[in-house]
Amino acid sequence: MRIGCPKEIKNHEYRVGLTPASVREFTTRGHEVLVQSGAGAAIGLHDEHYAAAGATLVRDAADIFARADMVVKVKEPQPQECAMLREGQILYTYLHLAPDPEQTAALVRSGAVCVAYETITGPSGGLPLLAPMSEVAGRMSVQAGAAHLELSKGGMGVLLGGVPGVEPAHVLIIGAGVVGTHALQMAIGLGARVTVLDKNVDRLRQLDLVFGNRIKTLYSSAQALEEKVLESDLVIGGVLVPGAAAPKLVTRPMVRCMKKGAVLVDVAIDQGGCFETSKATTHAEPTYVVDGVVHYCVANMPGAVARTSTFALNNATIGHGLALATKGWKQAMKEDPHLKAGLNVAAGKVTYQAVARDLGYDYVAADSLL
Ligand SMILES: NC(=O)C1=CN([C@@H]2O[C@H](COP(=O)(O)OP(=O)(O)OC[C@H]3O[C@@H](n4cnc5c(N)ncnc54)[C@H](O)[C@@H]3O)[C@@H](O)[C@H]2O)C=CC1
Ligand SMILES: CC(=O)C(=O)O
Ligand SMILES: [Mg+2]
Repeated sequence: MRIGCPKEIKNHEYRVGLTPASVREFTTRGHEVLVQSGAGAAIGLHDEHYAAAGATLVRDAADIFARADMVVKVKEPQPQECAMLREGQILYTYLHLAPDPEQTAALVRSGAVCVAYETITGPSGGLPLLAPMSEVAGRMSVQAGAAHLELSKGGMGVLLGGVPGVEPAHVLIIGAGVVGTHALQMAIGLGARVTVLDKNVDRLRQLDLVFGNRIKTLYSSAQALEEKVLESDLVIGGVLVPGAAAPKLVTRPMVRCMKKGAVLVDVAIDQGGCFETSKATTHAEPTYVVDGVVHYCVANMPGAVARTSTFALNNATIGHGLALATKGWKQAMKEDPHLKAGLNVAAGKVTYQAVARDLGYDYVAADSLL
């Protein structure tokens, strides 16, 4: 198969879909790999490294989209990329379709086979191609929150860990999954007082066993949320209903009653966000203020630490990428239900139930296309 890896074009996105090591995995199995010149340059992955791994360097993204049987990316295709997709071509990347009707319509129109990293499941549960980026974003959420609590960034001027004789900040983490767990590790490491909320009491039990009384865990009822949001200095949103638009758990009236200069970090923004007042921002302009509360809603947080993120992502994506290239998408998905769970759009149909429901498409089961 001919695999193509274009340079990412989203704002301040320096990750790359394939590392030279991943290219080598494809080329040693007889596949051809096209990489856009300069795709990894910002993170020290240079054209000569790709050439040494057996890739052909190509100047324009348009050439890659025109020639590749499978396009491997990081972020959801931007409008000019959607326009270059064609019928039957495999797109293997993050998609986050539920909050993005324009992208979904473009992918449906394209007739391409669109496999979303974030809905591929794992044999022991979870979402193994989302997990590494959630680890990165969870850890970053505390760094971003701590920085924006500084007065010069619009925050209330509070140090997360306090100092001897002055109490530490209150951090509330909504969602005790991968983002939540990595956020809480950083927050307790910095000495903050941390409360974690989830609907899944088993997750809270597991965290309690590991972290004991260094954290408080709470069942995520509307009442608990409201009480905790009001006393918090930093609130981190890391909830997920796989593939679906995020539930709006923190309402505008709650935000209005929060402390002035408090900070919200909505990591779940790529699925539409879990604060009613959230709208996606970019690394160039990461925050805005509503009712005196700083909102950080960057939809590609791991792009800021693109070198770490690219290696972590490739570790998780290479296995299924090789299966798609070697077996073709239909056979690979017939053999592996976890990979099949990644199929969101194919042949002009929406094949992921939560996306079809949230955006009003007829749902067509992936099985009927294999
Ligand atoms: N902004 C960015 O750059 C990035 C965003 N993300 C996003 O972060 C979000 C979280 O991802 P993960 O931690 O990997 O998911 P996860 O599936 O590991 O954890 C999500 C948690 O949310 C909980 N949850 C669901 N509904 C809830 C509710 N009503 N109240 C409280 N908890 C609830 C679930 O029980 C689960 O424990 C996803 O939307 C993901 O796409 C991930 C990486 C980067
Ligand atoms: C998961 C995601 O949206 C990201 O890594 O950018
Ligand atoms: Mg999007």
